[in-house]
Amino acid sequence: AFLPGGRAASPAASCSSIAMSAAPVPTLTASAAAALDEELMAQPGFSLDQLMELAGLSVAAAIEKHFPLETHPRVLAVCGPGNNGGDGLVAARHLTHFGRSVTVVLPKRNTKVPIFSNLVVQLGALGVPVLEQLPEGSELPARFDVILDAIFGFSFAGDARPPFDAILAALRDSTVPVASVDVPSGWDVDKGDVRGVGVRPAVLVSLTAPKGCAAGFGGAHYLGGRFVPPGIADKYSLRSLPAYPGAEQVVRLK
Ligand SMILES: NC(=O)C1=CN([C@@H]2O[C@H](COP(=O)(O)OP(=O)(O)OC[C@H]3O[C@@H](n4cnc5c(N)ncnc54)[C@H](OP(=O)(O)O)[C@@H]3O)[C@@H](O)[C@H]2O)[C@H](O)CC1
Ligand SMILES: [K+]
Repeated sequence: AFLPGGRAASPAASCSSIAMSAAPVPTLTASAAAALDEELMAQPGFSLDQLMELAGLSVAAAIEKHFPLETHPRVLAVCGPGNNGGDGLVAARHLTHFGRSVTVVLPKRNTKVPIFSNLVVQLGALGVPVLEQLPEGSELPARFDVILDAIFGFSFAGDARPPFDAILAALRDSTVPVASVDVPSGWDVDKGDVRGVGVRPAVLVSLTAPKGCAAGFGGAHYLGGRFVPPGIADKYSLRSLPAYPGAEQVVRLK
């Protein structure tokens, strides 16, 4: 059972950070995910910075669990213009502190919200390169061991516009394993990769709760974003999500 206080629901869940649940997991539609997000900020009074920091930390924790530092030291974090991209910038900072060599691609800077420029300054202070363009697709396998897809999350709709259309195509064709934040970029949030143009991640880190598109995802699936209070979990029927063991920021779903 979902226990926001952090206690594990069963001995099986408490003994391992990669405990997996056999029960079907509840999902959120794109509109419910956006409403829940608003509600977290309105009622419990979370700031966007708080949620993004915890979301990005979860993503970094999942990468840390799934891709050993020894074999996957070089991370390319591709970040979009919205909050999914912000999660990617936060994850890039944590991964750098975890000892990875991180490069960020940020094609479209969000100048409307100060959080984003602060995150870029923080990355600069750590010596993380922030590029405007994706390196040539053919260069990716020689330069990077894992790609973090933080391009689009639950507010993506329609066909990807330039320059993101070409970036999605390059990541889709790449042999470098991709880890997607919340939603595999280019996928319909509720229906999945119905257009056949999205990234093909090896790992998905769902935040708060999986979105509908996760039903068609066959790779390693983690849940992060450990900030949902019980009232909101009840309202969105999320109580049956598995518990986070101990102090873990992620729990593996599949
Ligand atoms: N509670 C939580 O789980 C939290 C999740 N977080 C993360 O936030 C994202 C959702 O963030 P949001 O800013 O609402 O949206 P996105 O990042 O998905 O995308 C918005 C930007 O994408 C552009 N966009 C949309 N569609 C297209 C398209 N077809 N082509 C190009 N660009 C597109 C959009 O541009 P507009 O011009 O349309 O405005 C936006 O710039 C969620 O998934 C989580 O990752 C939070 O970090 C905290 C809490
Ligand atoms: K994404």
